[in-house]
Amino acid sequence: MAAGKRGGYRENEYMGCESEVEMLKKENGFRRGDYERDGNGARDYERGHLQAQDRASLEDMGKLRQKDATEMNGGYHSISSRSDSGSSGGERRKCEPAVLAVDREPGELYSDGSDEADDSGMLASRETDSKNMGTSSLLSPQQTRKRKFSPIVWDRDDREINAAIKSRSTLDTAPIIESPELVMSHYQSPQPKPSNNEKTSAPADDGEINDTEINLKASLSGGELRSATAEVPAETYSLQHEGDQRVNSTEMGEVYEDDYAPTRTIVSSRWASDAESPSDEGEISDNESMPKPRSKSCSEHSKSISPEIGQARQGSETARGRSSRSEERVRSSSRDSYQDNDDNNDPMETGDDYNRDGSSINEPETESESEDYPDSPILTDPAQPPQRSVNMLQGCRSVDEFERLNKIDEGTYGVVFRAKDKKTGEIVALKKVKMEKEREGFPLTSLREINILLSFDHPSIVDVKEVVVGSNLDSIFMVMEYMEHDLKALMESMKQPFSQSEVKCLMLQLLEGVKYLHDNWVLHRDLKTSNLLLNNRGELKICDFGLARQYGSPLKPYTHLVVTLWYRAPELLLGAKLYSTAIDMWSLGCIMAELLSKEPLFNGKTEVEQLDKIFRILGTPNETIWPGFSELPGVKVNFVKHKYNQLRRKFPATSFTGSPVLSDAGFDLLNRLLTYDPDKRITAEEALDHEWFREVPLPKSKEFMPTFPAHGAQDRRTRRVMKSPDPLEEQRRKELQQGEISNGGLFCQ
Ligand SMILES: Nc1ncnc2c1ncn2[C@@H]1O[C@H](COP(=O)(O)OP(=O)(O)OP(=O)(O)O)[C@@H](O)[C@H]1O
Repeated sequence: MAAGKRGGYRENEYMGCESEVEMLKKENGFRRGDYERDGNGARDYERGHLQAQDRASLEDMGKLRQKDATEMNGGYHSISSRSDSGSSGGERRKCEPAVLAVDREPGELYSDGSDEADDSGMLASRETDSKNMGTSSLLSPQQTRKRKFSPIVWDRDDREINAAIKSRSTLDTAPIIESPELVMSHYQSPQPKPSNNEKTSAPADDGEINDTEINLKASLSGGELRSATAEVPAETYSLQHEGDQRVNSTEMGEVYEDDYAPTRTIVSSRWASDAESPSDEGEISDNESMPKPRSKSCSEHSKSISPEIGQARQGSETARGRSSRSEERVRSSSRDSYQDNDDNNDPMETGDDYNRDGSSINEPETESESEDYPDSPILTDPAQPPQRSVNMLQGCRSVDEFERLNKIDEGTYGVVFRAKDKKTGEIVALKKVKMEKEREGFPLTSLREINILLSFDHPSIVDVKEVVVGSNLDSIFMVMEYMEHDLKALMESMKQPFSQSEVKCLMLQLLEGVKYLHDNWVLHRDLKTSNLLLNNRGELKICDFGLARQYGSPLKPYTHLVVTLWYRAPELLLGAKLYSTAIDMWSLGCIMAELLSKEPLFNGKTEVEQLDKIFRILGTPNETIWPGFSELPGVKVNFVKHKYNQLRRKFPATSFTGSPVLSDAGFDLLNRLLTYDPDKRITAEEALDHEWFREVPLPKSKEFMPTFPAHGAQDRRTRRVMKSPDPLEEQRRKELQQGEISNGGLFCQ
């Protein structure tokens, strides 16, 4: 599964000396069609695809489709976390006895693993035979963390949509169903995990979908979802795709999974509003199924979900064994604090009591919004409350049960608050899903994020405890563990960059989290320092899964407009649609460099400038060092040929000028992460086993990581001096870029 690690930097160092490559391509610039199709940016672009799913989901009275995390995610083994650490030290990786204790920085691991390293969990305490063991077979079943359960409804087939539409008027006025039936469908077929080297062509253009559909039915009765097992033949489900037009063929004959366009008419949601959204109305991406998330009740009762279900499986092979289909009835409870629809006293919504900073945090979402869709053939009385969401969310607690303390940050698709659980006093982070831009329903990005985060359970991935709803039941909050910092804001407040041993500690945790994602067939697609949270226990956690998505084998084309510009891999910048885990690894290279230097490595303002900055530092790639480079859609101009890799100058082995020092091993890892050819780029698993983590200075133990004052009451974003461009912001420059590229732009000699 892993990409070959043939190394990249040596090639990079001497790149450009080899053969001249024909750079002028058949295509003219980044194809206009691509940008137009991408509309308002990756998130908006992707969001549209799920809106229909969401509509379908929300409209489905009492039917929740759920996915089986066992099938989708099963088999992951994390390196023992802090909570796991007491179980079996022998199963943790231990350091090789390579250094004297005297060489340690405070908090570093002893090479014999005799001190805090034992409890460091994610740190690079490795057994000498860890290479043989790999990184994913270290936990006993008892140590393996349980998966969580997602309440989110993902996909539905036409018939169910139509049925829901037909019965809509009845359903809208129907009482809340006491025993909803959970139905899950549209799973991807079990697939072997592709390696980075496995570049498969796009699916055949016959519209064949690799998904199977699995209906999991669990009857909710007496407040419990009882599980059972049922094998469901894949053929059954593939039949249900008949009639689905789920892919669009482009003029190039390519098929993009992200572009599925439904033929069906989709009911508008009550949030349907403006005409700003791209014309993706009715789009349904049946492939938007997440990698086997299990359901998790969104209520606090979800925490009482039977622990015997949702166990992560052992061994990578098992992890990939996604073919098992089971029907599970999970324990749940009906919501006992259900909020009446007429309630309009949500302090999070109004901000009356909570907007201590005086900021307006919400735009009221009124019932009259649905009046914006007088032509909707489906909408019923616009004054009707969002009954469908009521049904989906009826198990959720109300956000009223939290006291808002302050706004932490406001991102593109969510506002994050620090809040306190009134019952327990626990400080949490509440991410409110922004709805105001949605005209078709619940945002795709948010559904994906909720689904992934509820189904994943890993010490390096931010924990979403539950989902709560606003009093109007049309706003949703993710309740997350509160993390004092994000690395972006933190570094901006630091006078000195992290030390090497601290960077190692952070990178190990980051790599573990990314390995977990990739092992579970998920690409994050927006790894950057502001999406890496750090608490004052030295724990790093990945957040913001709004752009994350499942991938599979064979690879399918997705939009290349993902990943914040500074962290975006060259293949994406050059328009590649078939991409895989390597894009996340490139981001990790950028992050590693930023952690070492406290400055972003490539801080371009446009895609063209971004490429230029990369080429200036790493050398201009060519067909020799990156086979297939010349065929990429964006490679159509004569790039300025920078012959040498200058990265070492930025990170010398020794420095008297204040440049961040990096050992040869560290430089090797950085180069492997920043290798041009995605097939040669190092994988998370390989990186975890890199020599850099075993040499002095050893990774600092989490317990000895420096602590920083938590600016809990401050909005992090306003404190940020520099902010990397968001993919959305790039859209505004698209037209200019088009002209730049077609004219040769910065790359013309
Ligand atoms: N669990 C958490 N604890 C503390 N702070 C958090 C938490 N989750 C997110 N944040 C803060 O909120 C910021 C925005 O969160 P997030 O990235 O999830 O939202 P977003 O709307 O997707 O943002 P963006 O537009 O940057 O992608 C983060 O950079 C971080 O500073």
